[in-house]
This record gives sequence, structure tokens and C-alpha cells, in this order.
Amino acid sequence: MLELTSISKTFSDVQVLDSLNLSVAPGSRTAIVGPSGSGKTTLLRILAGFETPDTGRIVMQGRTLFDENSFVPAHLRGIGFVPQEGALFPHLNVADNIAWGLNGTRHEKRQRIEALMDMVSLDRQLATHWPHEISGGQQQRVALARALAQRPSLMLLDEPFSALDTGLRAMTRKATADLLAEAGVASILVTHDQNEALSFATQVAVMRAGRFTQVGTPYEVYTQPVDEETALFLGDAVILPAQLNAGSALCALGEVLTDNAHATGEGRVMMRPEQLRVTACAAHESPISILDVDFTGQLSTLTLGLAGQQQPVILKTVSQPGWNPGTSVRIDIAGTARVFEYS
Ligand SMILES: Nc1ncnc2c1ncn2[C@@H]1O[C@H](COP(=O)(O)OP(=O)(O)OP(=O)(O)O)[C@@H](O)[C@H]1O
Repeated sequence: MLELTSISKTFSDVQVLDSLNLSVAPGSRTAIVGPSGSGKTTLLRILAGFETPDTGRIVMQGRTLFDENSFVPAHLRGIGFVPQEGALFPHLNVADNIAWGLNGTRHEKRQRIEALMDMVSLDRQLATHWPHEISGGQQQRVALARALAQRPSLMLLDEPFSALDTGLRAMTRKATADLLAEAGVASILVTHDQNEALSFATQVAVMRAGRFTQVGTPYEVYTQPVDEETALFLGDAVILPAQLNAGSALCALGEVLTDNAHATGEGRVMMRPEQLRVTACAAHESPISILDVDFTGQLSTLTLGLAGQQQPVILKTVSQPGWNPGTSVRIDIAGTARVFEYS
């Protein structure tokens, strides 16, 4: 439903977006994730029509929103926008915030406001409350209802959950994803939180310095990241030098199957912590030992000394009894390791 082609943008000689391409399917949820300053908000503002790209083309549902000859202004794009922290009008109550920009008679507006409040699971009694009288999660729902009031085909969400605390954040995120799915509205969420991106989206676009380094399903980008930086950005990873041998590799943790049947020679392999099972064993059974344990409850961070490797391996994993500095451990690897750069 949305096609971006070769979108570039420069601010005072600094290239902020560099030839971006992206397809968004009808009713799908895309997350754009990347470190601060990578250009996520600029892209969202370009899509909304608040900013103009230098070059490129934006087509939504067969209609060209931007190219060298055309520019459709923000209010005619049929795109909803939920900014960071909701940005409600403080001098309007909840109902008037939602009704902002709605046409129709008083009665029609009232019915629509109630339907929208039901849609985002807001108690109708809150209609007369002021933004400062409701919680952060409720404010986000009002902002969402206000954006949905325009019946958009596409919803843009700019870090909309960042001000909420962890539990409420996950709940609001899930409710928003469900709601958009039910309404059949495609959405693009911008976030620097990789867990949020993986959990919200059906498609994740990883952004770095104005480029998409990878676009794929959450599972693809997490398990098959294109490079080490992307791997580490999306979650914890153990990355080790290895001797590759067409489908397997020998690294400091032992022999491991790889996802690359062709790679041979020197290279590097990546494993996610959940692939590694650490079991205490007798000293003669393994050359790997625990140098340090940081117990934080469900998870512990282990610093492991590996024979033949100067750098210790840091591994965050589910806590087990009997882990102490000096304990020898065996590591069993599940699944395949991802191969990076090989000669
Ligand atoms: N109007 C502007 N004028 C000049 N530079 C700008 C403007 N808007 C953004 N930039 C610059 O463009 C770069 C990308 O900014 P952008 O806000 O898009 O990044 P971001 O990935 O959304 O970051 P964050 O996660 O911190 O919000 C930054 O270096 C920023 O300083």
C-alpha cells in the first residue's frame, strides 16, 4: 500500500537519509529501529508531509504523494500521526482533543467520539477530563483516537510509548497493535528500542546512519542479522573468531553448525545467548571456566574464560545453581551459528 523509492534528505550539507527504499503491505505493522540520530524521525516526518525529501518517490495506494513533480500536503494524505508523548492539546478536554478536525453535527461528533473512545478502550467518563488529569497510557490512547478520527489508511507512531513505564508500555503497545490490526490500518512505528520493534512489527527495518541495513521479519533480522553491528543492536550476542568449514565452524566454545554451507577459512560466528546452555562440570571435562558471575535474579551475566582465547566471553543467561568463579562449565549449542565476514 506504500512504496518508498530512493528517498534522500540532506540538512545543511549533512546527508540524513540516503536512498531509502521500503514497501509496506496493507494492514501490516512496520517498525523502524535504529540508534539516536540515525534519521528515523526525519523519515516519519517526510511520510507525514511535514518535511520534503530532496529526491525520491512516495506512492500510497496508487497515489503519488511525492516525486519531482508532486507534493501532497500533510492534511490531504490520509495519514495519521501519533507523536512522542501524545502531544495532546492541554487546553482541550479529552473529547475535544479527539474531535479536533472532525466534521459533522454536534450529535454526529459525539457519537463518533464515543465510538473512538470505545475503540481505544477509554472509559467514556474520561471525555470531560483534561489531559493532565489522566495517566500517560490514557493520554496515548487519546492521541491514538485523535489520529484514528481522520480514518487514516496509514498510522505513523513516533516513539509513542517511550514515556510509559515498562509494564504499561508493553500493555499499551500490545493494545495498539491489536487495535490497528482490527481496524485494518497499516502502521509504521519508529523506536530506538529493539524489543519494542521486534514485538510490535510484522516487518522490521533496521536503520543506521540514514540507511536501512536490513529489512525483514522480526525473526529474520534477529536470527540472521546482516552484520555484527546489526546483531548487537538487536540483542545480546556472542561473537567469536572461528575456523569455518562449509556448514560448521570451530570456535573457542567448540564445534558448531553454521548457517552458511559455503563459507570456509577464517571468519567470525554469532550465537544468541539462548542458543547456549551452560552446565557446571568437572575441571577435566572442559577448558571453559567461570571468571565472574553477576546474579540479577532470573538472569545472570557470566564472564567466561576460554582456552586459547584472550578475550573473555560475556554471556547473559538464565541463572542456575552452582555457578561460582572458578567453576568449570560445558557449553552446549543449539541451532546454527550465523557466519560473518570470512576470507
Ligand atoms: N530540521 C533539521 N535541521 C537540521 N538537522 C536536522 C533537522 N532535523 C533533524 N536533523 C538532524 O538529522 C539527524 C537525524 O535526526 P532524526 O531526528 O531523524 O534521528 P532519529 O533517528 O529520529 O533520532 P532520535 O532517536 O534521537 O529521535 C540528526 O543528526 C539531526 O540533528
